[in-house]
Amino acid sequence: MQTQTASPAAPPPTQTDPGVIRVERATRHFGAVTAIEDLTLAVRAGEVVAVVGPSGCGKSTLLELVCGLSAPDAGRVDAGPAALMPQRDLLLPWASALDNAALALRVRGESKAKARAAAAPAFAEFGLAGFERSRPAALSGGMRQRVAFLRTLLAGKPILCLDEPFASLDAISRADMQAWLQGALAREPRTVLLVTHDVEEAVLLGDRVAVMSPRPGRIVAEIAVGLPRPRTATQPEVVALRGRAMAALAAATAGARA
Ligand SMILES: Nc1ncnc2c1ncn2[C@@H]1O[C@H](COP(=O)(O)OP(=O)(O)OP(=O)(O)O)[C@@H](O)[C@H]1O
Repeated sequence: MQTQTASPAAPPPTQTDPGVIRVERATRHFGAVTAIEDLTLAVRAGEVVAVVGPSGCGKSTLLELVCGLSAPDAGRVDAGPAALMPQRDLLLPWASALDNAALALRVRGESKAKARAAAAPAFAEFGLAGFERSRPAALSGGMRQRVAFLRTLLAGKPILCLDEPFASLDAISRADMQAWLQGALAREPRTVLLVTHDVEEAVLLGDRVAVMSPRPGRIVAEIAVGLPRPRTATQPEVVALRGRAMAALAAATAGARA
């Protein structure tokens, strides 16, 4: 008769903070195109990581994996609930700013009245007071971005994936929005994965800048920013870090060509 031995107790499941992102050697193909390959990135809860990289290197693909909109073909992606703010603001043109902002709550099953009541108090804080009933076409680009950001925030997820949130704005609105985002995250910290083409923006907003190689994208350099907020583009430390990040990006691009 076989002796039954008690199997050792399974280790307790690790209590992973829902704000943590772990991407380990992730690869994602689209047909013959390998968008990202062997990409590894770890983000701590509450950390803001800015991702920069050449056009088409797989930045949006990375965000989609983190948000669970697609799965890697190889490797692992572990992340808590994440809300995506896509490249274009994608506001519903026929709905008011308030209803656009409240959309995430409606999707979660809240009544229209409750969703509006939850979204309305944030309008003043987001510089949108008085525009609750305006349609997106009547708002400036910066205001539309703020409505889109508010909608992403109201989804109540611990992780925000922002895909070039300010790319469509002129330089002044962009600087305003960068300052505003620094304030918004100070008030309501979240884990943020911010994709941007703009290395200066990455240094202004990130705790860390992750540099991607050309496609197939991998993280090839990480630069810790470690400066108190708010930061300004003219600060010597910001200028120096911007130079380092630019050099890392140039090296990544040149390395891929060699
Ligand atoms: N759904 C898809 N179907 C087919 N190909 C795709 C899809 N999504 C992305 N790709 C391809 O994968 C590659 C990476 O695209 P992705 O949008 O992730 O790059 P990106 O770095 O965000 O680009 P950009 O800087 O231009 O915004 C590109 O070659 C793109 O054409």
